[in-house]
Amino acid sequence: MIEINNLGKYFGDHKVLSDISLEVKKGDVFGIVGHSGAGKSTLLRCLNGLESYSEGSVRVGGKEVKDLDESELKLLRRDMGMIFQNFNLMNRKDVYENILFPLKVWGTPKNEAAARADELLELVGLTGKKHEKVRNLSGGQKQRVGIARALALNPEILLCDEATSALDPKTTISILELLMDINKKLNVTIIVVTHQMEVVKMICNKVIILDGGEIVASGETDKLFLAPGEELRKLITDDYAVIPSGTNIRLMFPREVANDSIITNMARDLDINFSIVGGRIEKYRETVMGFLIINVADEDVANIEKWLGENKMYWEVMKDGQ
Ligand SMILES: Nc1ncnc2c1ncn2[C@@H]1O[C@H](COP(=O)(O)OP(=O)(O)OP(=O)(O)O)[C@@H](O)[C@H]1O
Repeated sequence: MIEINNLGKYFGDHKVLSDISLEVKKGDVFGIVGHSGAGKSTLLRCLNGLESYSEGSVRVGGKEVKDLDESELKLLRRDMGMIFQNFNLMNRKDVYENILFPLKVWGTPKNEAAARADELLELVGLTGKKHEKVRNLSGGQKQRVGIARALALNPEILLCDEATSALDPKTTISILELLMDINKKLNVTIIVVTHQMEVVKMICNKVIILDGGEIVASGETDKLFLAPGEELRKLITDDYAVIPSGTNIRLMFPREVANDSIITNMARDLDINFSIVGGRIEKYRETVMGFLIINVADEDVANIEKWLGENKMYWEVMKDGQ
């Protein structure tokens, strides 16, 4: 659906994207994460032809984006809805008019457009707000209007540029649930640009991490978090905090065992004592993953590692608090 190979992009002499290669398949929720200035928005804009590029290839639906003429670009953008951090809505118009706007631009017959707008209002849960002015809505409601408008022309792809960054945590979750719902019900492929790791964990099945315009990590989200490399660790702040004396082992539970009482089994099988010094359960889309830091006696470490290996666990022995 989207194939990028060795993409390079300059602003003047400044190379802002370097050797980017990735593939997004139909139905993916694909995350692009990284710190400010990493090149996330520029990459997104290369996808819909808002930015040119001088190296490599960006193919969407089999077509090279830089080779498209104006009318082909219009069609490409019709097929890619987009939502933004600051919503980009017409604040003095009502919800209905905002959703109708793209349908009008594309000359959709009036009855058809009205029916489509009603359908979208229902999808995003705003039927009761149809004639409310956008300026009177909450941030979450505004983003729902943004999503409805972005979906008006039945796009195959939805681009989300920091779509939840301006929202509080509870509203963020409700918007992410809506995006998941849309992904599942309508099979819309979603590309999510964000600096919020929680967003990636909750909805993305695949992710790339950008740093200085380069991909420094990529893969399936749960696998990447299960054994985070150095680059991902820099973006995760709180997993490695609790370290008393003794040997600490950080356990990562893969999906097959996350719901089992693995720790109780280990204690029973090995007849050892240990203390749990940190951990939590996290949900990645439908997958539940567990992280646990246990503190063990030095002489038990070898046995524990052997047992963990036999039981298909992922773990690392933490040294000097890291
Ligand atoms: N139009 C432009 N002209 C010149 N430089 C630009 C332009 N747009 C972006 N840049 C530069 O390109 C680099 C990548 O910017 P980009 O906005 O893609 O990063 P980002 O990861 O999306 O950051 P943020 O999260 O802050 O939006 C930055 O160094 C930025 O200053």
